[in-house]
Amino acid sequence: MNLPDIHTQKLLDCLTHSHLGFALYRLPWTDECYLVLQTSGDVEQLADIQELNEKKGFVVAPFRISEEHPLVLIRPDVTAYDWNEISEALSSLECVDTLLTCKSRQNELSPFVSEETDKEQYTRAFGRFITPLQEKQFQKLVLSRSSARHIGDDFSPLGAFVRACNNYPRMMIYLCHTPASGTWLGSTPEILLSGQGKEWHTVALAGTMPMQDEVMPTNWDKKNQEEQGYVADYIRRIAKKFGNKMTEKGPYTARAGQLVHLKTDFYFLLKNTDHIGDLLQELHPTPAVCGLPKEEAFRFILNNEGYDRSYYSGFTGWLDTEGHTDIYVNLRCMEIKPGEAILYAGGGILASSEVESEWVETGDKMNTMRSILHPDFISKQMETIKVEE
Ligand SMILES: C=C(O[C@@H]1C=C(C(=O)O)C=C[C@H]1O)C(=O)O
Repeated sequence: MNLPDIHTQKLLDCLTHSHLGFALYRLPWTDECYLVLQTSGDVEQLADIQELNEKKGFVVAPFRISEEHPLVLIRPDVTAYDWNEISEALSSLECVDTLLTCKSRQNELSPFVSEETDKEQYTRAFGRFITPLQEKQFQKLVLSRSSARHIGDDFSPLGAFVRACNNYPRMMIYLCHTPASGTWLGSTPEILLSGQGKEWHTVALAGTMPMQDEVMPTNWDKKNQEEQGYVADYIRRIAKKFGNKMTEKGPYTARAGQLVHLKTDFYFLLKNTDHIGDLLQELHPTPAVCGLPKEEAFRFILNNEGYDRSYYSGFTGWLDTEGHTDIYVNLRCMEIKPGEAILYAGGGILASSEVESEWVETGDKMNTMRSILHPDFISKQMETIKVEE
């Protein structure tokens, strides 16, 4: 994907610190992106996921809905597809001149935390997670962490979005901003729910290994297979509850940037598209980002993980049950703030997990965003990390 003309680049970057809500997203294996923009009023904030029934717009849902992190819906006052349409749509906005003068607000940077301290904190949290797993209170728990990175004043979110599109053709890439949720950018491999009419699709994605010099490893150990099996059992049950004629493909190895995962696809005929919010409510958070049993694991994570997941491991994407819906789990993502980006990643823990390999896995996952943070990385990355295709 090329960058749009310089004026459009500037407008899109300005939108990330404006009072408007917008999302730019690109679906896997496509080379053009969509723009969804709400041109007036505050974005809608919903009290719970079920309120998404019969709604249309771009959804940004946190891991847990709170006053600080509301579930937001961007009303599609403007939608456009490809840079030409997007440029035209933006240029004809009434507020275009005001937009160009929008300055980003100053932000107090997160205190510097060394890699060592990060790892110590993670290790302590791992200790809190592993005990109840060994005592069989949980079958699986997902432990995650965040890490702040400095970004220069000249950092362009749009530039990073385009780099992500070019580096990760298999992923859903999005850049999204609302005053209520902040600015987020992600490159996610995990469909939560997509479909149109009666035909719908979801996946069970879990288990992680690094790519081996552009070769996909397929030697999945018992821990990874078991972990993915839990997710698949859960998704299968929900898909059967809301759908008919379910078919299943997998598990198979699927690539995500410089990682591979185990994946099962579930295709089904949705019984009632008016109840999409109910279905999302039951799916989220899946055991790929939370744990089992679900409610207990959700509470355990909130009380023991030791930090705020915010919108990481929530879900995001386009919702329109009369057209097409493409909603993804918000993974391999970062929040962009003035001067810094907060990166997030986690991984499934079972009673048999080991802290060192889990720590490394979260770092590998964070590399998905780290590698698109700096413009000069693009050439370095081409040399050291081959682009996916
Ligand atoms: C939790 C994340 O990823 C999820 C967890 C995985 C795992 O535990 O192996 C694999 C894919 C995702 O479902 C993340 O990227 O932060």
